[in-house]
Amino acid sequence: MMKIGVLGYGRAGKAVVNVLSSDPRFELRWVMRGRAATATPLEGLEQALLVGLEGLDLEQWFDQHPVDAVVDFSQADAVYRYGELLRERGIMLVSAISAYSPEHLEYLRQMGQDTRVMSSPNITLGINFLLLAAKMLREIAPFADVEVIEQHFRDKPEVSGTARKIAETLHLEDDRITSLRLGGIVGHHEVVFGFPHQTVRLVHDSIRREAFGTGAAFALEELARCDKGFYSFDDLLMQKIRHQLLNMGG
Ligand SMILES: NC(=O)C1=CN([C@@H]2O[C@H](COP(=O)(O)OP(=O)(O)OC[C@H]3O[C@@H](n4cnc5c(N)ncnc54)[C@H](OP(=O)(O)O)[C@@H]3O)[C@@H](O)[C@H]2O)C=CC1
Ligand SMILES: O=C(O)C1=N[C@H](C(=O)O)C[C@H](O)C1
Repeated sequence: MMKIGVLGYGRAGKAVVNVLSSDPRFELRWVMRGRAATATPLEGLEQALLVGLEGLDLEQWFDQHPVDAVVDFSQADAVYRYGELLRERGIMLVSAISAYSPEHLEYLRQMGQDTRVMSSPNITLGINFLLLAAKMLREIAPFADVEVIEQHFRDKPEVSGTARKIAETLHLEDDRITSLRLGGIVGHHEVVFGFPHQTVRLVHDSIRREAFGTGAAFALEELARCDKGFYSFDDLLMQKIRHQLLNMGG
């Protein structure tokens, strides 16, 4: 059973903890939040501890509470605090942080020299399938007009990392992204292809944040099959598809 630690216990982290703690493939050992908090059993999940990063001796924590993998739903700079500890110990990292800078991403790639790292601004199977479909249509019909729409809960500060990845994949400028902030929307992404006589819309909705938990579980299982390196979610998706095709081949 894979021992895991989760960073971040906010909107997404809470849902991800619920999913991973009830998955028999994993043993949730601890959850870490940012603000100072003495280690206490997680309510309803007594086998796991909730602890605060502030004021914590992180090296001692990892020594006393070893894990095989860390799942990050906290914030971009957190990786600079724990990255070297994961490299030294060869602990896998599944990072779902959506707003990494190029510098963060370069650091994550360097971590891949010593351990297995997966970073994805959207860790749902659905979005990564939509990305593959959108990329195919863009290559078939480069003449079509294309726009990206993303909708999230009212307090989300930045343009979604998913929308930016979609725009980058389709060779669009970021000004082709329309962002709406409404109520409690978990995550809506839409790619609209405008042809002269027809319109194609590729749409994905994250209905509940548990979708990110099932995506994290998929990523953990697939990343465990990889060698050291830096991977995207679609790298793992393609690995899974190849693995299935080989098995079908007998
Ligand atoms: N890839 C994907 O599919 C998804 C990505 N995300 C991303 O996950 C991140 C979190 O989103 P959300 O849950 O809405 O944010 P919240 O603000 O609700 O939660 C952030 C959590 O991270 C904790 N935290 C902050 N800094 C640290 C740190 N250095 N170490 C450990 N924990 C820390 C906070 O603790 P405290 O409250 O104590 O400060 C809080 O528990 C965002 O980047 C978001 O874009 C979200 C959903 C899906
Ligand atoms: O902040 C969120 O919640 C989400 N962020 C990700 C993003 O910025 O793309 C993914 C998902 O849509 C939810």
